[in-house]
Amino acid sequence: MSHLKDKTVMVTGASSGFGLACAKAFAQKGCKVIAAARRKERLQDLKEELKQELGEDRVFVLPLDVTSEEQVDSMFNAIPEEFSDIDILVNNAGLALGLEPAHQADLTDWNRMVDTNIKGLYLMTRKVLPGMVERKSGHVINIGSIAGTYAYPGGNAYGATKAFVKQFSRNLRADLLGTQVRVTNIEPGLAETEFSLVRFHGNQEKADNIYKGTNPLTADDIAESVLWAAEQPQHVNINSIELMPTSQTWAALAIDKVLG
Ligand SMILES: NC(=O)C1=CN([C@@H]2O[C@H](COP(=O)(O)OP(=O)(O)OC[C@H]3O[C@@H](n4cnc5c(N)ncnc54)[C@H](OP(=O)(O)O)[C@@H]3O)[C@@H](O)[C@H]2O)C=CC1
Ligand SMILES: O=CCS(=O)(=O)O
Repeated sequence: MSHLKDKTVMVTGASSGFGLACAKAFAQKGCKVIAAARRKERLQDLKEELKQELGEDRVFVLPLDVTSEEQVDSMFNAIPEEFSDIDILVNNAGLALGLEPAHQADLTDWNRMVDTNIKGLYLMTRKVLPGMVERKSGHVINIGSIAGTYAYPGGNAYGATKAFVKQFSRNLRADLLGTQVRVTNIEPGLAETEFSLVRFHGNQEKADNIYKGTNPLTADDIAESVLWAAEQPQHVNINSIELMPTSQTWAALAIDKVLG
């Protein structure tokens, strides 16, 4: 039996993609899951689906906008006591918006990425961490990206937010020395979810084109990595996992040949 049984796991962005797959995977392992996101109806569907599948209700639905300091600050008022000792926090809520070069990018997009991927992630962490430290037990699993390590055209602010996730994860490890609280940064490459639909502001054709013929990663692939990191024995801290589809690799460095 998995040692995850009866652990409480909070997953942000549980209404779609990686977060949805993680919420399902943890519930199937016998965890209690706090499923958080803005789209409450989707979370309610997830709760019902898992109830049917597992024969018991293991999901608490938490409507939450991670960019709202007020909502994050008051979230424990809404969480029932049996879910309040969070053992694992999966900081997954996030998004990319736009793929234009920096000089043409929309500042509103940049602000939203910073608010969600950086501020949302640190607000959640700051809120949940004290309980973990007090209990001398816990695991923060952040969803970073290969975009936080490798530059690509149009990656500008999005990649920079994920570089924050990488370094914040490392610095958390430094701060948490001696507390038994673990930190992992999962860094996926191309994965087919609603990510590109969001990035292209609802343009389905553009989104589909990103994945066409690529055999991309799936949300379940990411959930499996998250679960694997969480299932390691207490003395093992997986610092990071970088994964890409086999069809993706690094581009060559670009050179602009300006001379004759
Ligand atoms: N797909 C990919 O190729 C990759 C994605 N990632 C990262 O993985 C994470 C998940 O993305 P993915 O599953 O692909 O994309 P999806 O668009 O499928 O899912 C994103 C999730 O984030 C939630 N979310 C967005 N903004 C907020 C907010 N303000 N408050 C609460 N929840 C929010 C959405 O829920 P709702 O709208 O209901 O609030 C949704 O559940 C992101 O951090 C993304 O950057 C990393 C590497 C690769
Ligand atoms: O984070 C997502 C992966 S990519 O689209 O930036 O390569």
